[in-house]
Amino acid sequence: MAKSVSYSAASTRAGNRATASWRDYYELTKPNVVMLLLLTALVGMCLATPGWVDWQVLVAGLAGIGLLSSAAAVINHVVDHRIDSQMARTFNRPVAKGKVSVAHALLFAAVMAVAGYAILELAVNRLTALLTLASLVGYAGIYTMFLKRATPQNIVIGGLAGAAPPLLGWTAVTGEVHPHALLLVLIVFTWTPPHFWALAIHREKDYAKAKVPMLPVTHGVAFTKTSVLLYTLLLCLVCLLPYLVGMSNLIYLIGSLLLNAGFLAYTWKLKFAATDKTAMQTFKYSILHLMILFVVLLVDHYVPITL
Ligand code: HEM
Ligand SMILES: CC(C)=CCC/C(C)=C/CC/C(C)=C/COP(=O)(O)OP(=O)(O)O
Repeated sequence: MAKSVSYSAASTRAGNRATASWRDYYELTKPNVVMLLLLTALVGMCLATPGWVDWQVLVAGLAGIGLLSSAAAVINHVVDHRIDSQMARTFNRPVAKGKVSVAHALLFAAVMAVAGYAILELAVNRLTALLTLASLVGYAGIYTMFLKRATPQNIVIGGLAGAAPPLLGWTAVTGEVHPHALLLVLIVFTWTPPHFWALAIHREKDYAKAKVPMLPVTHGVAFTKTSVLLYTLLLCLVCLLPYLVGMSNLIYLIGSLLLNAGFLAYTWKLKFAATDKTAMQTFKYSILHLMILFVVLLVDHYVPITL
């Protein structure tokens, strides 16, 4: 009951403006998402070289990629504040609620974007700076402004921006695009649909209410569950590639097989034996899955056990 009142952004915007704190600005950056993006970037850096990554490249690369990703997240909050104010999951966000004004949020994003680009351009290399900027445009511009409102394939296409960080980490170290880096991108790209659609199934009514054409809204929950299962099967195959091309070794093979078996079990249950909780459990597992998968890639790189 209280929530439906709070969804009215107009009634709260003016009243709450004075209460903005550093926590609101921190929340705007989607810190947990950016942390995981940075983990994938770090692994891209480490896998790019057999030795240790130069610490200056590591620090500057992660700072630049982190700042541009955070800026993209803030722009997403600004562009989406009307949609966000209509959904139970997001109505309390700082811009949707009016705690941070659009102008202040945009200034915050601009400062981070300029700082992030400058760090990458001056302390890393131009290729990484341009690719990271392209990812920001891909997520904040193409996905958020257009695709999200236009097609249920929004997150499949838009997922490319979120999948870029391993490549960004790799180019930060070598200055070149390498097929192995593209394999890491492919893993995150294939992981994104089951990650997001599991949540979208749980939040289907929210998206329908806000008129966002997410797959469960346009094609129904049953079709989305099938898509989640099929993308997870595809992910299982894609995850074999680093081993098959000789990029990774036994620790990775065993680790990824176990993690993917868990993901398949969740998505199978989601399709054929779901309870009210299964979609959210699958979503939460997806985050753990990607995090551990990239840690396993890292361990495997420094402890290369072969048959
Ligand atoms: C187009 C691609 C993606 C879409 C549409 C998407 C969508 C979402 C949504 C809607 C949430 C819930 C956010 C919330 O309630 O605060 C979420 C959470 C999350 N996503 Fe994604 N995601 C995408 C890609 C990624 C990528 C590439 C990563 C990391 C590599 C990632 C990591 C996370 C994490 C860590 C959370 C949990 C955030 C928290 O608990 O605060 N996502 N995602
Ligand atoms: C520079 C670079 C690497 C940019 C990538 C930036 C980035 C933050 C990618 C993560 C993707 C993500 C959280 C999508 C959710 O958006 P949504 O609008 O569908 O979800 P929401 O409703 O929770 O806001």
